[in-house]
Amino acid sequence: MKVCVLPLVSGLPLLPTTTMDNEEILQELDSVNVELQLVQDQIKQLLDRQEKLQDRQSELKAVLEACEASVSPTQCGGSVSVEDWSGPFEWDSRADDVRLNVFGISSYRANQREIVNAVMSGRDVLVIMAAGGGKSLCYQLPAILRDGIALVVSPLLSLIQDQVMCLAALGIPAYMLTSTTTKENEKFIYKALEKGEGELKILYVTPEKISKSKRFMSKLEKCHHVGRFSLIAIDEAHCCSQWGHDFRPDYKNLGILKTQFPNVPMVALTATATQKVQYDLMEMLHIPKCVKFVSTVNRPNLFYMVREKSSVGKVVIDEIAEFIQESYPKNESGIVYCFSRKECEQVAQELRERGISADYYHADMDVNVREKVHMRYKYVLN
Ligand SMILES: Nc1ncnc2c1ncn2[C@@H]1O[C@H](COP(=O)(O)OP(=O)(O)OP(=O)(O)O)[C@@H](O)[C@H]1O
Repeated sequence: MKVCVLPLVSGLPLLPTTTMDNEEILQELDSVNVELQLVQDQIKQLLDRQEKLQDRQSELKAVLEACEASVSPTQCGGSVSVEDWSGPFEWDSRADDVRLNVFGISSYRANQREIVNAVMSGRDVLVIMAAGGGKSLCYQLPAILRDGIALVVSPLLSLIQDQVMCLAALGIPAYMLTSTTTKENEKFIYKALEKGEGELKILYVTPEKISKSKRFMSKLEKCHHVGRFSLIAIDEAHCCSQWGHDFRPDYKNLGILKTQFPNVPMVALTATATQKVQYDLMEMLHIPKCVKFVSTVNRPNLFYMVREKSSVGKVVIDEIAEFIQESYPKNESGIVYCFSRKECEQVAQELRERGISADYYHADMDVNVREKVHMRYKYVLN
């Protein structure tokens, strides 16, 4: 015989409803509703906690496995790759030359060399590295070293513009094919893809281009056919997963790239992927045998401070201005995030009135004006 023991819902006496008058029924209904809500909240909290603990458990197990299997003690710092990708490889000296003389970077950070080597060896790679950790170099360097054109999928126009601007400043032929691309550039890009003519090394697109433009996919096909499709990079790869915090439906279709171009190495990069999200995105991108590199997500240079906010708008702006001027007296640049587009415009205006060189940036702006603000922020501090 099976016995199911359930906790008593509360100390409420469960009276037979036939003996209750209307008022008693209403009273009890109220208490039941309140208690039910409490129970539901607790269940939700427990389920959230359970999910976090399961993610953490898988993460710890994976790192432990890697440490136990690792041949090199340095890999216990976080890399889940158990193969030795540190070299030597035939491209070492060319890679060092481009890193130093094109990117101006004197030495690799943790895992960068290994990731570059894995991509150069033609493997699919998953990179988990903190924001600002140096993920871009991991695909931009192989993109330059390998023959042909590298395709980079990135979710946001602003991120793409930023990357293309930085690469152009380094003299690297990088372009983007988005809604803001001029007809002339579009023609140049399509020709470069199709015929291998023209200088194009790195091409940035949004995921919609892959899922919605048959024309683009057919040009990629041609590029591949003439042996000039060098690698695929999927930036912010956690957007593939519905379990991630930033799911983008068009990222779900990126698996088509691996199906159509199975021998082109794919590198998926993200700063935030729980174990569940990692499995999910490996499945969606069709890279089950990828080499995985996990670097620490600890950022010792970042800290949070919570300050009490005045209820008077003018005082809040005064305090923000004072904070900026006192903390960053040498004209350093920074970002103030606001709740709405309108608030962005207001805050920028009011900071300018207080002598701070500020402008606003949001999705509802003319594309050219927005790009100018971006340029000024990036290259001209005043
Ligand atoms: N090995 C290195 N040594 C010094 N600086 C580096 C190195 N690798 C990258 N950087 C610099 O670190 C900065 C951040 O790099 P990058 O933009 O690639 O980070 P990211 O990991 O892509 O960040 P995000 O997740 O925010 O996109 C850049 O200015 C880059 O030039």
